[in-house]
Amino acid sequence: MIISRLSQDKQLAITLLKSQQRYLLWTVVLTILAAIAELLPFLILYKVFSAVINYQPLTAYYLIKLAVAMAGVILLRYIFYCIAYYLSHQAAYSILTELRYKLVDKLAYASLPWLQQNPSGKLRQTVIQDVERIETFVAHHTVEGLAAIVCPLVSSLFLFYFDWRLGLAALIIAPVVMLISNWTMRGMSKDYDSYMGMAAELDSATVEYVRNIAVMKVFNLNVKHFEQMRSRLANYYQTIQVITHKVIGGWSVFTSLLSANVLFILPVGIVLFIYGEVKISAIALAIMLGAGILRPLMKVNLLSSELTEVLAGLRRLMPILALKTTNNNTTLTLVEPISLQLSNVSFSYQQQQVITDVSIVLKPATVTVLVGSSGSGKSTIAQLMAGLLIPNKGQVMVADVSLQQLSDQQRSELIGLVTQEPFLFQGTILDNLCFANKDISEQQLETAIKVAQAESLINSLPDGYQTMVNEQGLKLSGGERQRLAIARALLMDTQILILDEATAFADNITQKNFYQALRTYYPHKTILIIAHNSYGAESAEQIIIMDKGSVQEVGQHQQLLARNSFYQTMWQQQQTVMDWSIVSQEGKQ
Ligand SMILES: Nc1ncnc2c1ncn2[C@@H]1O[C@H](COP(=O)(O)OP(=O)(O)OP(=O)(O)O)[C@@H](O)[C@H]1O
Repeated sequence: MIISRLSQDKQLAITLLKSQQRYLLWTVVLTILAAIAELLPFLILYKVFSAVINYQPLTAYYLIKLAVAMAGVILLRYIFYCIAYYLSHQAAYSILTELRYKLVDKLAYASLPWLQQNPSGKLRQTVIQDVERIETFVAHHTVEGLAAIVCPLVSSLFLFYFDWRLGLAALIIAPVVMLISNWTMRGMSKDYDSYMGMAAELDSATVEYVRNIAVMKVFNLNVKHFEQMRSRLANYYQTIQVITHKVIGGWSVFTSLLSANVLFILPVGIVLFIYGEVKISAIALAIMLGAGILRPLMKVNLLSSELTEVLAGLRRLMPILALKTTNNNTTLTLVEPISLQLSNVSFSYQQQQVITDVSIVLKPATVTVLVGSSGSGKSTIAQLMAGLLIPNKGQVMVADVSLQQLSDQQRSELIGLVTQEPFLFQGTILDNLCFANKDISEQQLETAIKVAQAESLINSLPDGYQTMVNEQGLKLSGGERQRLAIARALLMDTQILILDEATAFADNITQKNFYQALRTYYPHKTILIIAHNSYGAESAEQIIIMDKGSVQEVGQHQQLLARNSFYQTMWQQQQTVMDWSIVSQEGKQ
């Protein structure tokens, strides 16, 4: 009932804390004990002070006893805090691990359009910074925050018990301090949300700026010319200024008033002393305890603004945690041989329709070449066929079953895709090649490398397959990355393979050789080749020409040469380039 009334971020916070309730409960108990132990040295000092004032004889034995007691309570306090911190860290790291596992698992199932709408800077902020903030808060602030509340509470109770008038004098200013604190922090939750949003946008722009720094250098441009970065920096600065102006006045009064209660304790104490109500040692104790009694409120205040940030982070986590993962682990029986078919498919990115009513069939064990002008929708078709994008209209079918009915596992075992900009992970070449299929023979590896035209690359590397590749394959050229990505896809041994401009690295002869080798070594594969040219397309079972998101024409090489002007022009231009290269080769000889 109570939980249902709480906002979703708070519910999530409770769920996370509940998972570690055993550790956290002990953290609370030990922190309370440590806070009580913190009061004890003052009581010991009070005893000594009273004895001195009352001219009591202080024997060496008595003093040693007090010193040992003092050392004992300090040690006890240290032990309580140590164990409390240990437990709070255990709880925090368990929450961090559990949460990060959940988030990366969810992200693995996120659709491509969702990922494109959520820039990597924003996701990084959530998965790294927001989760880390929760971890820091739980690890440190369960102890420190609790101590900041319990210590003044214990001291106040003791002071009231000791002499209620001194207790009142120590706390009389507390309501004013709290009012000022609340007034200062009013509406801060919204401000923090906008600050964090701004920080995430700035983060994204910085990532983009750093990634493209080489381009900026080429054009001799600096951050002033990078409009996005400039405007986000300006927004960030403006937000900080607004927050600072809002907070600075109240915050200064708040911090000054935290130790102003001595101004009340002292006069009240003196009056009580004059009337013989309290002893001088009682005033000393009230000042010792009372002077610092409100200072922990500073910590509470800082914590409450940190809590605002943590809750804002939780709100950012929620859309990721709400992503649906496919629980569909069943493997459907598909009737062989398997064809892949787009039936009247249309697709839009946000509002822009880029594919209109496209129907294509990839027959089993055939090669289809897809050509068309830039922006005609070829890559989008590739992603629809690979199940990475979902059509707005129409169906993608494999062996007469909708692709969406297949589990991710079955889909990825059936359809392989090599994109224009393949990604290589940090690790060895072999790790990258066997990334999706660890169970490969030496023979399979050799064949894949040979067909992908990557043999000479591997042979030229000092450590061959064991050569380390940097994150994103930075040490490799684009063409080298593409060859390795093709070999990786071939090793996955999918029945259907889609190559999206994957042979951009190759000259016309290499490209032809590649197509021939694919046919020879993988005769049963159904292959879709997306290309900017038709080198090697002569032997393809079908060639599809795309134009403005629609299929313009389908046919074989000779048919299209006879009737399609786009194909004729492309072919003629290629022939001229071929003649050129043959002439230049002869010239060299
Ligand atoms: N993520 C995206 N968000 C919005 N629009 C997109 C996105 N990706 C592609 N588009 C648009 O969709 C259209 C088709 O793009 P697509 O990449 O499929 O074409 P293409 O034929 O593969 O182009 P190219 O040959 O230059 O690679 C283009 O107008 C492009 O601007």
